[in-house]
Amino acid sequence: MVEICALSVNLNKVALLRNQRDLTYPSVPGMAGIAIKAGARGITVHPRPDERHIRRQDVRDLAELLAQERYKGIEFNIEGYPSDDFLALVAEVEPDQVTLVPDAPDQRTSDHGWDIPLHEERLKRVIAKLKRHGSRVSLFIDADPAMASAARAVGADRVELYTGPYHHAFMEGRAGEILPAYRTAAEAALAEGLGVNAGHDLNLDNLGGFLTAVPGVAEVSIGHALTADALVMGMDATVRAYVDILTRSARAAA
Ligand SMILES: CC(=O)[C@@H](O)[C@H](O)COP(=O)(O)O
Ligand SMILES: NCC(=O)COP(=O)(O)O
Repeated sequence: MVEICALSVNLNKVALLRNQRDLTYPSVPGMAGIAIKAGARGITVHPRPDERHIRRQDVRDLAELLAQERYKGIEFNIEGYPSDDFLALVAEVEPDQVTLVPDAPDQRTSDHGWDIPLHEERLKRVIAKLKRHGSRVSLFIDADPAMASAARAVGADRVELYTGPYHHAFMEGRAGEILPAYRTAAEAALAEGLGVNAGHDLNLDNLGGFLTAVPGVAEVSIGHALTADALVMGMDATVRAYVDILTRSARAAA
């Protein structure tokens, strides 16, 4: 059976648009429902301390939605820096996956992976607690095989490869120069028994090339470009377009 990489739709930018008025639309849970019906196998949110987009209540509302029997098997992935507030929110909803990201509170967006050895003891403690509460734990890392090995040592289940640099190289016609590093990092993670996720600035143009070059990616989380595409094509057609790429990539690799 062909393993198709799962699409987890990041709803940060739906929430960002909603927050511009004291209104309830575009609806975060509503967009989640459309995305899932169109073939998304997960929903991702990244609640930031300033609640610039995803609010704490969005996390609670999505957890309640995805607990419904009709969404059995759809994964909830919460990303963020392991602050006390973030960990308290995660403990409330106990998502399927927590992706720990080394972002400062005022960071405009995520733009680097963990230096795991520098934070080894704290990551070990946090990861052990999250796993005790039943969440799979993924660490956001750069395309560095050493970080893949370090992730195993602190108890992570997966790594998420930060694909921002891939996007920029792709835009400059240099994808071939950078993809070997992602392949090596993915292979190192798989050799450690870790799952491999990927995300940040993936889009309809660069996704296929990444999956062709990098083996064993279990999940891609995509939000910014996907939301922009949905403004043009609608959420249903957009998710179907991304899922089609994932399906074609899996069949080509089989
Ligand atoms: C970790 C990562 O690359 C994304 O998950 C992150 O959610 C992007 O955050 P913004 O949507 O706030 O840019
Ligand atoms: N982890 C990546 C993610 O959830 C979405 O990143 P982006 O597609 O908004 O850049």
